[in-house]
Amino acid sequence: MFLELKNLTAEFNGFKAVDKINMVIEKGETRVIIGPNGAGKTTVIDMLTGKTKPADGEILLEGNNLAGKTPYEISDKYKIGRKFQGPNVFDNMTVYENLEVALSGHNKLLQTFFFRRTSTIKKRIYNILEKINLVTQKEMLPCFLSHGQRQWLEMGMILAQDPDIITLDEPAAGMTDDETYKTGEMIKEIMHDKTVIVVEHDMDFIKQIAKTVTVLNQGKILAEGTYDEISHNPEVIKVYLKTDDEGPV
Ligand SMILES: Nc1ncnc2c1ncn2[C@@H]1O[C@H](COP(=O)(O)OP(=O)(O)OP(=O)(O)O)[C@@H](O)[C@H]1O
Repeated sequence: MFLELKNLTAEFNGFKAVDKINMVIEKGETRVIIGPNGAGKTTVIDMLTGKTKPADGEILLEGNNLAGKTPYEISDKYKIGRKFQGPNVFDNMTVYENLEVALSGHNKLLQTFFFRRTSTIKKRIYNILEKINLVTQKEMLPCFLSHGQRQWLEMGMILAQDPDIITLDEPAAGMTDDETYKTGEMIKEIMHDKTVIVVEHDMDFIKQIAKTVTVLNQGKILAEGTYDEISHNPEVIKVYLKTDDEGPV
């Protein structure tokens, strides 16, 4: 078993934001977590990445319990990367330089050669630029990129760190339909050898990328299954999927 959440619980001042959830995620899988506002989705990612200490339960990665470990240890030793909602890029550096920093910061050996810009580093950066569709924008400052392009840059920065597991919190938020579709294709293509855990609301996007969808509601798992199973599940429709034109809340 690759990643297993066992009775995982988060508590804030006695309030159980996540209440004894159990999940198994296979290596290489893209798992989407959905649910109404306040369901506990971000808190699950916070526990997985070390930001929030679980009140109870285990996070087993190939048998190692990560519950309560520091964010640094989780990203550095256990290779779990995180993309937050909204871009976190260096605004005074070009697209290329942002990738360079991401690459050097998480690899001690490369760090030594950072300023030499070895051909290996250059090749790796170009490879990522191609994957995230930003080759022609490589000398631009992030402020001149569209919202979607800035998100892609951040995905590239996470890829540069070469994690085994990538968590993405609402990667399509605020994107145009075209950017959303391209982001879905990007996730499928560039992250096919990664385990990806995505929190998302956009159902078309979820349909595009997900193999299995987990539905959270009030800190508990309401349902789990394929997109088709989930989108036809009466309980899920009742608590999350609206039948009017507005879509999920
Ligand atoms: N640090 C915190 N302190 C107190 N309460 C918190 C904290 N973090 C989250 N909560 C509460 O835990 C519950 C779950 O929050 P969480 O952000 O995980 O939900 P979510 O499903 O990601 O919602 P959204 O879709 O709105 O982002 C909410 O009621 C929230 O107010």
